[in-house]
This record gives sequence, structure tokens and C-alpha cells, in this order.
Amino acid sequence: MAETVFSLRNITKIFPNGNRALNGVNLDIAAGECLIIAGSNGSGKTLLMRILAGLSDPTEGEILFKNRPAGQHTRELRSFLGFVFQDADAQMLGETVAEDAAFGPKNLGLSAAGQRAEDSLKAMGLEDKKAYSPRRLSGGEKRRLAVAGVLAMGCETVIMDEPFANLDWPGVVQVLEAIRSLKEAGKTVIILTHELEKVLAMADRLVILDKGHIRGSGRPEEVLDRLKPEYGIRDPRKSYAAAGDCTWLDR
Ligand SMILES: Nc1ncnc2c1ncn2[C@@H]1O[C@H](COP(=O)(O)OP(=O)(O)OP(=O)(O)O)[C@@H](O)[C@H]1O
Repeated sequence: MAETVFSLRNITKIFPNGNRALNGVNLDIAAGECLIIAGSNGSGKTLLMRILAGLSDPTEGEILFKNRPAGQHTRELRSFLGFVFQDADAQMLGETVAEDAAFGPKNLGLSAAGQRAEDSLKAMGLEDKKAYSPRRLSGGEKRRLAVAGVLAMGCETVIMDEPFANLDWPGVVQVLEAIRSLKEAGKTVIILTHELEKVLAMADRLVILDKGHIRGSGRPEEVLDRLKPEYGIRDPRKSYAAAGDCTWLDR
């Protein structure tokens, strides 16, 4: 059994306006697993991962990083956990692709930031675009650049928030290739999405989040067998064509 790297214990988030966005969420994440957290818009996926990354505080609950309270290890956590945000443009900080990939390791004060950037750009198939402005990259390339940036920091865990948003098919394939290389490198990969059909084949485990509650967690097929229409997740094993598959439509 792989080592548990993160444990979220009883995480609850209540906003000042009374919105209970997360309700007693318990989740363990094992080293090297590829976990998909699926949920409809507003189910709490991003918030849960922002809390895991220390970017937002829970109202209640505890986050353990390697069995120790995460708050006491903020620096180690910063270089362990990389977040690829939904808006790839907001994450780009360099004038060139090479500069952008080197930004993270430089910021962490790591040695050989340029070499680290170069290696990670190669791993993401972007070595030919080093001199480009990041703005000139395609959507899929931008996401790969964001992954290269977290790899250059030496992150062992990569969270990807809606990595397929606004991508055409070649872009989707590029991101899937990036996920495959992360898996092959033994990284822990957490993917937040409502587009299960694109990425389910990569998953070791599927977690369903709905209105801030975990409704299922386990082997993808088993979790899908217990999907309820109100979770707002489409079972990717069903066809798009049959009206009978659209269980949430009034018939
Ligand atoms: N400052 C805030 N005040 C009140 N509610 C908030 C605030 N910020 C976020 N929320 C709520 O928290 C809930 C969870 O949002 P979150 O962004 O985590 O959803 P998500 O599952 O990632 O959705 P999406 O797929 O749209 O990105 C939403 O209902 C959102 O409206």
C-alpha cells in the first residue's frame, strides 16, 4: 500500500454569507496515485484543493501532510505541491517560455533554475518553443507550460483544475500526454473535472463531490455504477445519442 501523502480530515468551509461550500470532507491521497475529483460547477472541487494547498483556510477540519499538520510545513509543501490553475493565462509570468518555466524554481531559491526549466520543458515537449512568448502558445501548450513550471520546482504532486477547459481535441491530447508523463514519472496527480469521459482511463480512483459532500470514492467503474443523476455527472460509458441516457432530463 502506497504511503498516504495528504489527509483531509473533516474539512468544512462556511462562507460569511452562510454558504456551506464543504461539509465534513474526509479524503486521503496516496503517493503516486492518479485521482480524479469530479463534480458539477460549484460542487467544491477547486475550494477543496485550494484548502489542501494552503491557499484558503477551512472553517473546521485538519490537513495532514505526511501525517503532520500541513500548516507547520508550508515551505516544504510549496515545493511539493503544484497547482495548475484553470486559467492558464493567469499563471504565466515570464516573457519567454524558458523564463516562465524557470520562475517557480527561482522563486523557491533552488539552484540551477535554468537547467530545471529546460529539463521540464523537454519532458512536456516544449523544448522547441523556449524562446516564444507564452501568449503565443496554443491552449494545450499553455497548460503543458504550467505543468512544466511545477515540474521545474520538483513538485511531487500536481493538481490540475479543469485541464480540458476551452481546448480543442489536439489540445486535449496534449494535456493527456502531459498527464501520462507525470504518471510515468511516479508523480501524484489530482485532476478536477466534470469532463470525465476525457480522462477516466487515466484514473486509479474516482471521487465524486456534490454540494460539498463526497458521494463516492473508489475504483472508477464501481463509483460510476452508483452515480445518481442529482450529482450532475455524466457516466462516460453511456452514449451521447440515446435520450434514455440523459437521466436528468424530464421525460
Ligand atoms: N467568497 C465566497 N462566498 C460565498 N460562497 C463562495 C465564495 N467563494 C466560493 N464560494 C462558493 O463555494 C462553492 C464551491 O466553489 P468551487 O469553485 O470550489 O466549485 P467547483 O466545484 O470548483 O466549480 P467549477 O467547476 O465551477 O470550478 C460554490 O458554491 C461557490 O459559489
